[in-house]
Amino acid sequence: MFKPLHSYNMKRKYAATALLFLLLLVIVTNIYFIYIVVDEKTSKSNEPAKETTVELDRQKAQSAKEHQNQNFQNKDGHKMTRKYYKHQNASIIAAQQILLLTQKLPSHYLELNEQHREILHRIFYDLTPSSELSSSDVKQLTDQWVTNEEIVPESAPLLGSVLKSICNSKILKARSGRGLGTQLKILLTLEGNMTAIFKPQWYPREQIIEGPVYAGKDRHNAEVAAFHLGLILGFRKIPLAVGRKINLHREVMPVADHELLETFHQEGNNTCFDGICAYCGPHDPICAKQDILEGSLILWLPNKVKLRKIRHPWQRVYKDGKRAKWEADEKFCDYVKSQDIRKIGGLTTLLDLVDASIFDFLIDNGDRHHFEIFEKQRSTMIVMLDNGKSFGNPAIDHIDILAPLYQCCILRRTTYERLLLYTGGTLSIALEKSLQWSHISPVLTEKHLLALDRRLKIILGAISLCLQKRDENHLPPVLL
Ligand SMILES: Nc1ncnc2c1ncn2[C@@H]1O[C@H](COP(=O)(O)OP(=O)(O)OP(=O)(O)O)[C@@H](O)[C@H]1O
Ligand SMILES: [Mn+2]
Repeated sequence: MFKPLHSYNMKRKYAATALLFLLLLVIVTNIYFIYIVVDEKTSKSNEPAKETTVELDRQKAQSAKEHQNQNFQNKDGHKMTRKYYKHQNASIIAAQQILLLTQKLPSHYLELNEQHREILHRIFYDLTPSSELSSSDVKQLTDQWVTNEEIVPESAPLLGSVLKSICNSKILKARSGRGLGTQLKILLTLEGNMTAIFKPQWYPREQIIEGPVYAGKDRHNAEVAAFHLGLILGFRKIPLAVGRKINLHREVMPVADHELLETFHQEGNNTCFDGICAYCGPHDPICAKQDILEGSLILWLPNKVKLRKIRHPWQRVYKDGKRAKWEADEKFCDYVKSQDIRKIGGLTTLLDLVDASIFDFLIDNGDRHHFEIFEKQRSTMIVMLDNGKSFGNPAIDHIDILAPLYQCCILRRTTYERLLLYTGGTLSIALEKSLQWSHISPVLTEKHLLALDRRLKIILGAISLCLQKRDENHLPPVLL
């Protein structure tokens, strides 16, 4: 018996609908996570993102509204509710769009720009030690340098001499950095009434820090590299940082206070100490090679400056499987504009946060949970303090660090122009050269240096995305 023709047609229709449904399901469940693992063999010529493979974290790009509340008590004992979001669709979609545009950058974003030579020449001139300075001169000069707009001026011919002097100055007192952040550090008083933080070396240069962007301990060399990169890019809002090898037995123990000294002990031939901090303890001492411990010295800001700590609007939630609002909501910048930022410096603060996000993306610092500004002064400048969690993994680009840039789509023209000076692979060369003066040179491995050139292209991809979006939607300009 033949079945009637319409019954066949019906079956075909059902089959086609089922197939379509299956196809849709596959597409929806294949939205990719943002970690970009780059082929470690990236060549010196630094081919654009061709070699970039995108590693997927299977997540559905679901509604940004999906969240859960968690109640907690803040430091003052007030009951607070924080919303955690399950998905990070805004970050994922933006990262995909940015990567696409990074592969199609216009030629002036890729070619070498000769104009960088002039600026670098001046910076290298400043970095060259020229005269012997007394410690009190150094203190006076570095205090004078700090204004409401910067920590080191664009022209600082004595910078190299100052850095050298900080490296050589005598340590008069050593205290635990108790109450100063969570990581192990020593607070040093140097001759000339200078104060500096000492962050010790935990890792060899080539060690890759695996895990989330904020994983691991502080990297002492990251502080030094960040300071130098700040000079090159015109972000002169970073406290002076130098590498220094310290003899614990001779230079620290005799001047350490009781509390710090009690945490010192010997492990074989090596002098070790536990320090005093949130994560410090006998389970995790830091050990010198015999008596010599490498670290970075970060010069304390002048006494006239008091810092005010403010929660970063694009702060991470530091909890597995939980996301912040900014990761879920592509319109998060509108929220920031209407809330937090107005109480500080408005647009200036937003532009500072965008600058900081560009800088942090380059150095791979995903741990800027707070930012600090000068209190009781009319300045709203964001001080780029604490760059220790940077340069962890040269093979990964955490594009979501750029969220302030691609969500607000505004950028200082001066920052844009500075970035364009270092296209064509010159950023890595510039930083490598400027770090040659460091006392702990080589400060960064070649892989970390090359990552800068790759990340610069991704920043230009993000800027391209903003320019494109603004054009399409007839919005105000990106560059301010
Ligand atoms: N150069 C400096 N001048 C003035 N204050 C400083 C300086 N460096 C650090 N501080 C103060 O000490 C605090 C802790 O320093 P830092 O952020 O480097 O430590 P941390 O252990 O990494 O902190 P966290 O665990 O919060 O990330 C800063 O928030 C700042 O208030
Ligand atoms: Mn920190």
